[in-house]
Order: sequence, then C-alpha cells, then structure tokens
Amino acid sequence: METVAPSAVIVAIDGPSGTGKSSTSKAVAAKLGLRYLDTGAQYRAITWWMITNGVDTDDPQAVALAAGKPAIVSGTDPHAPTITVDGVDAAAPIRTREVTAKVSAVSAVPEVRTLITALQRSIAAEETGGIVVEGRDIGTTVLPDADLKVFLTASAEARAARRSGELRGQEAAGLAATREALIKRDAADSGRKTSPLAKAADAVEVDTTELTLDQVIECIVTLVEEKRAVRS
Ligand SMILES: Nc1ncnc2c1ncn2[C@@H]1O[C@H](COP(=O)(O)OP(=O)(O)OP(=O)(O)O)[C@@H](O)[C@H]1O
Ligand SMILES: Nc1ccn([C@H]2C[C@H](O)[C@@H](COP(=O)(O)O)O2)c(=O)n1
Repeated sequence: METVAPSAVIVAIDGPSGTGKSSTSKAVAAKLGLRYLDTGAQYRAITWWMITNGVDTDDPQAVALAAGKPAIVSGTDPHAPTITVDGVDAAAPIRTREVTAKVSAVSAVPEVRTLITALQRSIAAEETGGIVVEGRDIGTTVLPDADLKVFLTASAEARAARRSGELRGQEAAGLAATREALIKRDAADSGRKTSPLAKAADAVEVDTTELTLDQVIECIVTLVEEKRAVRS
C-alpha cells in the first residue's frame, strides 16, 4: 500500500471572481511546499483555442464537438505556473477581455467540463506531494475528498476595486463597469446546470472584504497546518 506523507494535503479553494483565489492559492502553495493549479486558466485556454479556431462560443454544440481537440498542459510550480495550448504559451492571450467575456459560455458546456475535470483530477493525482487547486467547483465536484476546502468571498465593491487597481494604466475600465462585469460573470458561473460555482457543505468560508492579502494567506496556511497536525 502506498504511504502518503502527512504533509501531502490536497487543498481546494473556490469562490467568485476577484475574491483572491489565485493570489492566495499561489502564496499558500509556495509557503507550504505544495504544487498549485489554476483551473480557471484551463477554461480560459480552451476558450482561447475556440476563438482562434473560429468556433462560435455561443453555440454549445459546436463547442462540444471541438472540445477534445486542444491539448492543454498546466505547469504546477507556484513560483512560475504555466499554461500551454498545443505547445504554445497561452499565459498572456487567455487574459484578454474577449476571453474573459466568453469563458463562462464555454465552461458551461458539459462536454468541456467533463474533459477539463478529468484533466484536473489527473494532475492532482500525479502531484503526490500535495497541491492547492483553485476554481469554482473544486470542493463540490473535482476533488470532493480534498483534505481542506475553502470558499473565499468578498463584496462586489471590494472585488471591483481590486480589479480596477490591476487595470490602472492599461485599459482603465471604470469601477462601476468592472463591478457589473464581475456580477454578470458570477451569475453565469453560479447559474449553469453542470457543476456551478458553489460552496461545498464542508468548506470553510473566509470573507476577505476587510482582510489584506497577507491576512488571507496566513489564515489559510493556519487551516492547512491544523489539517496536517491532525493527520500526523
Ligand atoms: N485580500 C485582498 N486585499 C486586497 N487585494 C487583494 C486581496 N486578495 C486579492 N487581491 C488582489 O485582487 C486582485 C484579484 O485577485 P485574484 O486574481 O487572486 O482573484 P481571483 O479570485 O483568482 O480572481 P479570478 O477568479 O477572476 O481569477 C489581484 O490584484 C490581487 O492582488
Ligand atoms: N473550476 C472552474 C474554474 C473556472 N471556471 C470558469 C468560470 C470562470 O468565469 C472562468 C475563468 O476563471 P478565472 O480565471 O476568472 O478564475 O472559468 C469554471 O467554470 N470552473
């Protein structure tokens, strides 16, 4: 029987857009010597492939037919996570406004979710030293047996302010427009039929509205250490 080191925890971090999942998950994984998987990047990658290959992202049948074609590879080093599609570095193009606007429709297609969920599970299984996986349905669907599940929240105002801060000096979207876009994407992600954005019944909810990023990281590191202590 394979022995699993007590440090090899699987951590699922879910929550709406802009709650701090990526920043927190990367930092927690780096601090604790775990790997890191950004599942949103995978849905963005398949969306980018659909756009660049002329697939109508509003046509679920066309998306379903093409879903198996792109080869998506995620690198899980929390210090330098990577994502490639058919061997091409997709880290920058998956962050465009066009991909952000279309990713909810593509990720709602059941065939897409089946393929990407299988990919996520295989990555988590390969990382025997432990991994932090962040997304929308990790605790509910992808890794329901995760050792620790966290559901991050924050007010729409706080999330919009964080996102506007990121955009300053680039395409400076107004605060109100950013807030509306976040709310619209969350509604689409929460309202889809297949594995919607949802808090697992056994997840710890952390409201980050009034917390600094460092405070959120510290909170989750403590939660992971408590789990490790119980297991050792
Ligand atoms: N507690 C916090 N306080 C202030 N800023 C924060 C906090 N957490 C995250 N941020 C900032 O908010 C922005 C969004 O964070 P991040 O990308 O980690 O969120 P996310 O939940 O992964 O979003 P998405 O789901 O859209 O990818 C980043 O600029 C990040 O630095
Ligand atoms: N587990 C996941 C992760 C992401 N998605 C979809 C829904 C999001 O709007 C989109 C982009 O995610 P982000 O990069 O903003 O974290 O991907 C999902 O359906 N399930």
